[in-house]
Amino acid sequence: MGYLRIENLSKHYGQKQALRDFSACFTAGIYALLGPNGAGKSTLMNIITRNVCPDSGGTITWNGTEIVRLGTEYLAKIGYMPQQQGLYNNFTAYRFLGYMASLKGLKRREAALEIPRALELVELTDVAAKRIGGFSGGMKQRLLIAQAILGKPEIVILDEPTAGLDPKQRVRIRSLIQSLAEDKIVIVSTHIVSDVESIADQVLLLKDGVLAAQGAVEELAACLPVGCPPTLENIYMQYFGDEGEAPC
Ligand SMILES: Nc1ncnc2c1ncn2[C@@H]1O[C@H](COP(=O)(O)OP(=O)(O)OP(=O)(O)O)[C@@H](O)[C@H]1O
Repeated sequence: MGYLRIENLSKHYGQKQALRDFSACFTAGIYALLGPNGAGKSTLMNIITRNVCPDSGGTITWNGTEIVRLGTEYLAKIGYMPQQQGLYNNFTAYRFLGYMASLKGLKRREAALEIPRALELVELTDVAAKRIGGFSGGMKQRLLIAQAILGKPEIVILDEPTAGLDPKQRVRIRSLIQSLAEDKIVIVSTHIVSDVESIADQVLLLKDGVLAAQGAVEELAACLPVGCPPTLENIYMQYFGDEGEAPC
């Protein structure tokens, strides 16, 4: 299992600085990127997946080699579920995954093994031949996770995988994420604290493009006032609450 190291990464969109001097190192486990709207979560994920170019100066390395030098070898290690996604409503789940597998460059024989494996993992085997247009929001999200894990990527990036889902579906996605992470780096962005509180090995709190804190929930709880319950919600309020909105 490899490691992904990010050092001093920044990103400007015109005058707007979306990410400031971000550094972190990721090994196998679940990393929750937490922060309010506009904190820079998607920007960071888009940079890691090479969909967006960072400002010059920072580096991203995979096992010590700069990812720009690894080229497609690096991209093959990435599974990505973007935040905004169009699904092909007329496609069946199986056909959609077949299409995604071909975009990822999987060989036909490999795809024939990988698609059933991914469908099984996200519990969509029974509806593989059904059109996506008839799927619930939760089923669509699970299908998008399935496409992200085709080809057994070592780094899985999920941008708000529970957006718009009801609590029952959110719990389902949460257990699914947990089952993925045994031998992978899984980076999940969300602003829903309860989605990651019990599953994240590390929480990264992003505020205005700055990594305000990183650690396990228990470690981050050290910042709370004495007597304040050590929950991620309280930690979130401590960092992101408005003035006078102390967590306890
Ligand atoms: N393509 C772009 N052009 C201009 N500004 C952008 C662009 N993408 C992001 N931004 C700005 O950069 C900042 C960070 O945005 P980003 O989407 O990374 O935040 P986020 O934490 O993912 O937010 P959300 O939770 O709403 O998705 C925001 O102020 C956003 O308006």
